[in-house]
Amino acid sequence: MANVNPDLRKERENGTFSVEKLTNLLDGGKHVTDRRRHVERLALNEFSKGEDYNFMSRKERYISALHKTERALRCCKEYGLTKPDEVYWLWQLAFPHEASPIQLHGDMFLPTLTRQGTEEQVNKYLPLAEKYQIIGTYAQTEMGHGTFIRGLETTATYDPQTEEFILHSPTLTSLKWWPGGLGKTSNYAIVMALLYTNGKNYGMHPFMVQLRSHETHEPLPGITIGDIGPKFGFDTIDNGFVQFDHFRIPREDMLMKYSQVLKDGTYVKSTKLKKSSYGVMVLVRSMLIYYLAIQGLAPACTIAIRYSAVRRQSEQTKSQLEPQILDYQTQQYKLFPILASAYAVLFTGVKMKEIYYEVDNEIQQGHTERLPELHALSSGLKALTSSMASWCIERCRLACGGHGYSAASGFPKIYVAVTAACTYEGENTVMLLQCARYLIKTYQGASNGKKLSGSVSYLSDKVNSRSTITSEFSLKSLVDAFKHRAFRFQACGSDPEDSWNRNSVVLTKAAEAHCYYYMVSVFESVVEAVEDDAVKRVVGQLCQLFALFAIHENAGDFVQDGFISNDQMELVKWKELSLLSDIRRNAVLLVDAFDFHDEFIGSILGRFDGNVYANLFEWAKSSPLNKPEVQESYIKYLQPLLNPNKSKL
Ligand SMILES: CCCCCCCCCCC/C=C/C(=O)SCCNC(=O)CCNC(=O)[C@H](O)C(C)(C)COP(=O)(O)OP(=O)(O)OC[C@H]1O[C@@H](n2cnc3c(N)ncnc32)[C@H](O)[C@@H]1OP(=O)(O)O
Ligand SMILES: Cc1cc2nc3c(=O)[nH]c(=O)nc-3n(C[C@H](O)[C@H](O)[C@H](O)COP(=O)(O)OP(=O)(O)OC[C@H]3O[C@@H](n4cnc5c(N)ncnc54)[C@H](O)[C@@H]3O)c2cc1C
Repeated sequence: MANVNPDLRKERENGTFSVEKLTNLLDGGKHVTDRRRHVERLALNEFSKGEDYNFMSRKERYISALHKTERALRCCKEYGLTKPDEVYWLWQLAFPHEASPIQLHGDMFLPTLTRQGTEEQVNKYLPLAEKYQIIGTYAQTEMGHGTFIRGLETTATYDPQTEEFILHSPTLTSLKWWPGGLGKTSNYAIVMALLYTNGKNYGMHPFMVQLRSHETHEPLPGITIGDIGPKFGFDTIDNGFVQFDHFRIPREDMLMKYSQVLKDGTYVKSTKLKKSSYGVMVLVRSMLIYYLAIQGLAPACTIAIRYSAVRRQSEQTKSQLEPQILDYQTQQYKLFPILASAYAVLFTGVKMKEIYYEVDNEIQQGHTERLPELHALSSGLKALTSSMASWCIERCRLACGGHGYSAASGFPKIYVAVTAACTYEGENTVMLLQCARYLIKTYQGASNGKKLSGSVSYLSDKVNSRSTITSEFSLKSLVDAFKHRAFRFQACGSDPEDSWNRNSVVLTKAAEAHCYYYMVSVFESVVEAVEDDAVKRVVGQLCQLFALFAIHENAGDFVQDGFISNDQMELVKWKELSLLSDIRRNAVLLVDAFDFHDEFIGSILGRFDGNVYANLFEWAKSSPLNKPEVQESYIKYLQPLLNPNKSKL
């Protein structure tokens, strides 16, 4: 590539492995890389030019996103992009770290319709939704309740006289509040409401509800609807509210795959699927982990590591050139464990998607045995990886000094998009407690001799009482360390029924320990399967660093029962630091392997060519605040103070 910053060029000439081979590994094969690049070229043709997001108002961002939505849908149709991955690749360049106003249509509305609707209901609504004559959202959270689903207040009361459900918001706190696209965009919603029939409350059920007129897009009578206002981020999507005033819908619009209300109002439950109406949340949590890697951790460390290779600052040796800040051990200690985490979360996300589709398939065949484990694992991993991603993006920003605080860095947009995942789809604390609840119950089963399988099989294994860690730091010995820690936490957990709250801090840590063990295990199995020796070696170093950093950060968990001795812990700290210098040589190539376009990363600090300063200056000069040279507001407000004799313009 012409005029690449010389420091970056040197980094790329000095690597020890094939970046292309690692990109293929991350994509899942060369054929996937080729296809992804083809789709991305199509997307760049359509979306690479446009107004700078940073200089837009919230309303402009929403309008621009609506326009891009129409263009993206047209592109997908024109180019015949129908596979979810292909649509995703185009969508990510159309909406870099942005949510489209119709995000919930694809992510939750359609999956709920197809998984909770009867064949007739799917046949009626899916064709309209696929042609975007219906644009839907998923309306569950209310102003007063988000976590505690059984506390939701919106009611759907069956009227056998008219064979209708009457949707109503009985209190202010029952207003649906937060659903994405609800404010101005969606004309339908799947509304989660308490089903009442024959005077009895049957709990939360899904209802297909038309919100706005097909002709005018005006809200229908009995519906008050709007945008909830500016948020921490998510500027491009109109998270909204809706209030129902005895709003009637036909009986046929309760999604009735798993339970029905007959014409006379009789309630029929036709499934043994536990919490069947909670299903779509498991889907999104399972999919989120991969996206947290490629939308959060990976772009953030790409920005910070590339910038650290071109930023020279301070003096290490008298009268020498200022060093690249990437050569400071403290900078490596900040960034390389994050780089390792990006790989760890990406590999875990790929595995989680596989497991989700396996279990979802089984459920469609009527086998629901693995659902509790899927719910627990997806809840715990969603919580751990979204917290990890938030923490890591902020640490990357801090590693980039003043320019890291500029919108030109790309960090603000990435951070506010990713950190929302700590809250939506289940607030992280509550998700960890859900995972812990399952672990305690399975551990009790194992203690009574039950043979466990899957991600909890270790609870019925024999665990080593002493670590096998040596100066070789075999990946197996590291996996074993996390297995031991997770086992120990479960063994000292509490009964889900009594003293739950008094143990809940420990229980969240038990869930995190379980998820960390799972992530290190997945990472180790990926490394073992790599065929190319050079790639295997460098990815193996990242796996070691991911594990050793977590052991060092949580040393107490590992030394408390003597599992890791003091001497072994000294070895851990030594190896962790020596890995930093091993990884230093390949750091830029390891982020290049994510194969991000500059347009996706959206960062002047993280440009592939490393030409930061010239582009930063051009970007600043383009700021609207710099035109005209003297702002009218100055003349109006300041000049009278500074030059009282000067007449106003
Ligand atoms: C697809 C691409 C994704 C990438 C991009 C995504 C961008 C998305 C944009 C943002 C969209 C955001 C949308 C939302 O936020 S939608 C709203 C999400 N809300 C929640 O997640 C609410 C969280 N709360 C809950 O889930 C429940 O309240 C909770 C589970 C915490 C408790 O429920 P409940 O009180 O009913 O349950 P109990 O405690 O009485 O019993 C628990 C038992 O139930 C089992 N259980 C719980 N949940 C599930 C489930 N989902 N599936 C299966 N089983 C479940 C649990 O295991 C317990 O079983 P046991 O009794 O056997 O222990
Ligand atoms: C960007 C964004 C997009 C969203 N999109 C949607 C959407 O499209 N559709 C939708 O329906 N919802 C959506 N939501 C809402 C989201 O699902 C809820 O905000 C989330 O479920 C948390 O619930 P809450 O807001 O009631 O928080 P709360 O549950 O009130 O949490 C507040 C605090 O209380 C703590 N807490 C609560 N319960 C417990 C407990 N049992 N034990 C210990 N601590 C507890 C929590 O840990 C947290 O610290 C969105 C939210 C955001 C931020």
